[in-house]
Amino acid sequence: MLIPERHQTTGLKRKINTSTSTRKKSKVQHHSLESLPWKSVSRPAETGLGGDDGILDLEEVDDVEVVYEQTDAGRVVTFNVLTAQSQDSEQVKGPETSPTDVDSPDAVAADVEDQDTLLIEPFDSQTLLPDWNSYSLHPRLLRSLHAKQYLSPTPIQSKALPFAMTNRDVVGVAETGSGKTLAYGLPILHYLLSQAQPSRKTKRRIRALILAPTRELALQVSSHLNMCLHAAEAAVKPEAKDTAIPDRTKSKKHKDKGKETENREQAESTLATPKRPPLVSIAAIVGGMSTQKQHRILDRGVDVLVATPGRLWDILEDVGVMDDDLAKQIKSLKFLVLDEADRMIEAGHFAELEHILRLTLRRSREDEIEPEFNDMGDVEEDLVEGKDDMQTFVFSATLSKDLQRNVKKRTRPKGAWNNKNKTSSTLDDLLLRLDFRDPEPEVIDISPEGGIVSSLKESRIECLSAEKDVYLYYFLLRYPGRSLVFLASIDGIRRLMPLAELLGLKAFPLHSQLEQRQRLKNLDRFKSTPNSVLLATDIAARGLDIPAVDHVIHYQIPRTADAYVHRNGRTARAMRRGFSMLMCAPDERRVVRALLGSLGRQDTDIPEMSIELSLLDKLKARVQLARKIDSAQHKIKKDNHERNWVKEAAEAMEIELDSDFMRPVPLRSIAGSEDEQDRPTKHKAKKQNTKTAALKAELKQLLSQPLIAKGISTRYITSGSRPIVDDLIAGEYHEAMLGMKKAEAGSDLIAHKPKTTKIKEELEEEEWAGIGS
Ligand SMILES: Nc1ncnc2c1ncn2[C@@H]1O[C@H](COP(=O)(O)OP(=O)(O)OP(=O)(O)O)[C@@H](O)[C@H]1O
Repeated sequence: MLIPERHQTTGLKRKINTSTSTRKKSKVQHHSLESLPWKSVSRPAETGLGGDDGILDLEEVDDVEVVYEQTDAGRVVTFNVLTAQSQDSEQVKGPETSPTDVDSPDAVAADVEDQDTLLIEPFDSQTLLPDWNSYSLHPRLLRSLHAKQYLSPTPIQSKALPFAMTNRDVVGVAETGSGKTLAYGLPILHYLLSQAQPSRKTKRRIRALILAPTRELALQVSSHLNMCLHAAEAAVKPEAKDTAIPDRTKSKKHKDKGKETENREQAESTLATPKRPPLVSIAAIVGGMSTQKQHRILDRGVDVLVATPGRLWDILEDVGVMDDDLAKQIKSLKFLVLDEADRMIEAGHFAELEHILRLTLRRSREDEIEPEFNDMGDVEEDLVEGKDDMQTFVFSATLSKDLQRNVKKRTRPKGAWNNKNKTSSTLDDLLLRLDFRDPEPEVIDISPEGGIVSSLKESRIECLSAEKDVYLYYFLLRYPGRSLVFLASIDGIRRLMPLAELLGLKAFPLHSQLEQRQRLKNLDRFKSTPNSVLLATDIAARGLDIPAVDHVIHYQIPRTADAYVHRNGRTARAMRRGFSMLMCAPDERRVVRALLGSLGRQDTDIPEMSIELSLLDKLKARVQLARKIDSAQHKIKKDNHERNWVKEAAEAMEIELDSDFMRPVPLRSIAGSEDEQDRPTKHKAKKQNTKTAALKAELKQLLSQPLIAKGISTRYITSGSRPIVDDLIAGEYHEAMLGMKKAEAGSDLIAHKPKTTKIKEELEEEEWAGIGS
């Protein structure tokens, strides 16, 4: 029997599988749902729970007996967790005993049993992965790398691993999408796997803390590291899986009943084999997650915690009281990682980050701090001081050269923590406050000149701000693919979304005012929809590893040179090709120049895109119509909202509204004899609706018309100034734009021609006009 339950606050869905098995079981009574051994459920697409259900996570618990008791205090419900008696008694005692659950949405446990299988299966890493051989990685990791076909380390991985694997601190700077996560992740997992205690009896302590600036990045990092533990199992055990979960459709066809029973018994015994705690558990704690869930993660114990500084600090200092146990765990870390460190300062996490980092200081450094500044709340006197062997990894695609030099030279001012400006505001300050244990942290900078990845093609379009919608629409139609469009504000996204919808584009928004699960859902939809558009603010600029983003479009220019580099980094990842387009209005040109200047480049280094102007005009008509519809719809919504508000307010105050307010439309008003202004609201609304419907029909008609470039004859395909017959035969014709060849965005660029002085002067004037306007 299944008892489904929905946790509204968390977007978490759970089901309790009550036991029907006749095996001899022992019972452990639980009084709260929270203490049950929940485990995350994978949601394959075929179950219909593939993520489009708006649920952040799905959890289930097996073998639970739900008992209702009538007591003096009323009806009480308790839960008996049934456990096979043969099972290791450790399994039912506490947090560690829960089967394979690491309580992360994507957490997949690497249990001891799998570990055994993995080690028994022959795997010749010398032959299969010669390029990874010199790092002596744990066999489980090697298998995963092979399963993922990561046949050789990326440059940042091959440079960082020798240091990171030998207790050194590493500051790594490498281009976007170059595999930095595994550059620090592999050494951590290697260490933890090598130290793993299969029959541990105590709660695990956090040994690696990875801080990331955004929720999405934190979840992605935890998922990426979990993949590293899990990929090997998937590759090694397909037959084992077949046995464990018998395919009922296949067994129906099975003629030999005896054989089927044997198979099933074998499978059941495999299923009944007790699952043991994971060797290494990785979990993420981010904003938007329910407090119960994050407490459960921490109560159970986790080896690798990936967190956003804001949320971690919230938990550490819940209602002003320090969580001593968690603080102690952070004080005894073996690994501290700052991923996208520079972004963490931009994201306004500086204070929280600073507080967390302070916990990782060694006593010798702590003593340098003024007593009042050292007051971290109710921290016990006997706190474990920051461990001497902690390794620190700082990774980003953009870290200033000055900063790298400072870290290398250790020119940290003595008593940096005692700075009277207690909250410093730059990354330099932050890094100088890190207590690297390594006297000389290894700084590896292999970022490309100007921050631009070699497999990326850049371009720009110069147009007026008001024309950006049309140019964007042109681009999206002309170059189908997955396009990530960056805007400077949430309002901009809210304005573009309905336009995109009306024009038939598959667009999804991503910004900080969306609920967490909505953000993840939109990301998932973008990932799984070919030819889709993600309209995003800069929360999507850093670290997100969305596979196959074909184009990055800077609809509004980035605020900083780093933002330009990181936004571009969402495409052209892992040596794939990518394309970026900067839309630059006259009043933005100056900023763009300065921005590129700080990367040692000129705006003229970026070629312009060629545009088929005859098509652009046709698209203009569509966009204008869509805007009209949008503003009409907006007006209807606004009127309805106001009417409802007045109605609700009147009801609340028990006032009767004037009957005209909701009066049915009188005939004479329909006939048009009444003054427009005096007509009842309902009639106005009806009129607006009709107008909008007419506009929509007009747009529908426009959208259905083929877009034909100038000089194309559709009647005589061999004639016209641009005969299209050859393209049609070769199958190279553009499906949405007749007369255009199918092409990649990067193939339509115009090489820069130096401008004559006269044109230059005109442009300068236009710029100033732009600023004025
Ligand atoms: N050795 C490898 N071989 C092939 N692909 C790899 C390897 N290591 C990582 N990858 C893949 O490269 C992609 C980018 O990795 P990752 O997200 O770690 O990049 P990053 O450098 O952190 O990027 P960003 O700076 O944008 O955060 C991922 O999809 C990852 O799976």
